[in-house]
Amino acid sequence: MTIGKLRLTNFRNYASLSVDLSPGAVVLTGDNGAGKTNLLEAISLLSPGRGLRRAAYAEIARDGAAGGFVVHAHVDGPEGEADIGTGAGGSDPDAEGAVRKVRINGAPARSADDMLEWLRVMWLTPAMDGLFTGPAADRRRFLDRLVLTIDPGHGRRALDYEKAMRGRNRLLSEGSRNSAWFDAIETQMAETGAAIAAARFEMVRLLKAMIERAPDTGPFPKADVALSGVLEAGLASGAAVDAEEDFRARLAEGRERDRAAGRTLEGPHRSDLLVRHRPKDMPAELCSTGEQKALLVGLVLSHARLTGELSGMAPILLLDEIAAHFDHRRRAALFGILDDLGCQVFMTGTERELFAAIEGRARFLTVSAGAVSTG
Ligand SMILES: Nc1ncnc2c1ncn2[C@@H]1O[C@H](COP(=O)(O)OP(=O)(O)OP(=O)(O)O)[C@@H](O)[C@H]1O
Repeated sequence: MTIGKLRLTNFRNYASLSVDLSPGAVVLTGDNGAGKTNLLEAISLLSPGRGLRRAAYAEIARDGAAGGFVVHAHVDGPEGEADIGTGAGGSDPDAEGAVRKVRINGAPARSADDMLEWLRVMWLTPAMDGLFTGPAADRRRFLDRLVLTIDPGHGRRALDYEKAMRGRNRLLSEGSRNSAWFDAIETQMAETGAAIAAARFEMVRLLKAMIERAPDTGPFPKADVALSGVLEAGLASGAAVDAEEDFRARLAEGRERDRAAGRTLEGPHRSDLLVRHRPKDMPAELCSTGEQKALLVGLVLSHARLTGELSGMAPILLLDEIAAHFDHRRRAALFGILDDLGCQVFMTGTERELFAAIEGRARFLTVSAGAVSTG
């Protein structure tokens, strides 16, 4: 799948932009603050969620533009061509909320998930550099994004679980002992929670298998991936447990403990993605900064291969300031793997020389103060 044309209106430092794109590598170069990451952020909003910065929509609208922002793309997907438009912010009452309007071929989409029929977008940004050492919530979000690009129903499950858990947490913090309410909410949490754990478990299983049979990944070390969490442990044990029923029982048993804490202490909202550097047999968080970056890039590349195989759609990759992290040898390896994957990949950097190895086979765009020119 490919974005052929991108149009932005009042998107951060872009008042109005219309740019023709091409399959394969697209390189965006320009000074600091020119608008390179903003452009990647716009593309990231062509998938469900809040995009690669997780910004409030009102913050994205250019200088607080009253009409909000619009991102519009003409895409070429497995089902043919489509026009996808999305926007929010400004004076829109939903500006601060999670609601974003999406139109596909001019018709309002049922939900942002509908964009996944056309595009699967995955990204790596400098903000993810501390993924292995930072909070588990960031790794869960990363993992859920990996799942979502392969299993479009995952976003809905996560929202339903969050909603039910907020309800249970409210009861807990109020000190409620209304068993009927707890029973009803815990049934919903068990259903959605077990489905979330199963989807994550399946993702990790597929990713492990892909890493296992991947060709030599050059300077990007192979990773061992696993999950921690009460539900995941049951799935990993291989025992024939009914994860939903097991989780429902755990929630009911944990009411006193959770009431004391004022919140739900067990469930997929506490799980973690565990990553190890396989050649060194070392937890990722103990590896050097460069090794962590190489591991993360390797994971995303394996996942891109997996997405392509399973969905029939090579995903779109957004690699923000990745090239600058690597030496000449690693950059050449990265470009080679990206070529093999056949993804449309957007890469940013302040210096064009970083991409010298792909001069002639990438589209180069120069970004300057919210404008984009070719060459
Ligand atoms: N809502 C907004 N309205 C107008 N300008 C904005 C808005 N949000 C951000 N900006 C501007 O966008 C610019 C940042 O662009 P961006 O982060 O894309 O830069 P970049 O080219 O990736 O730079 P770097 O190389 O430093 O990462 C800043 O000048 C910032 O002031």
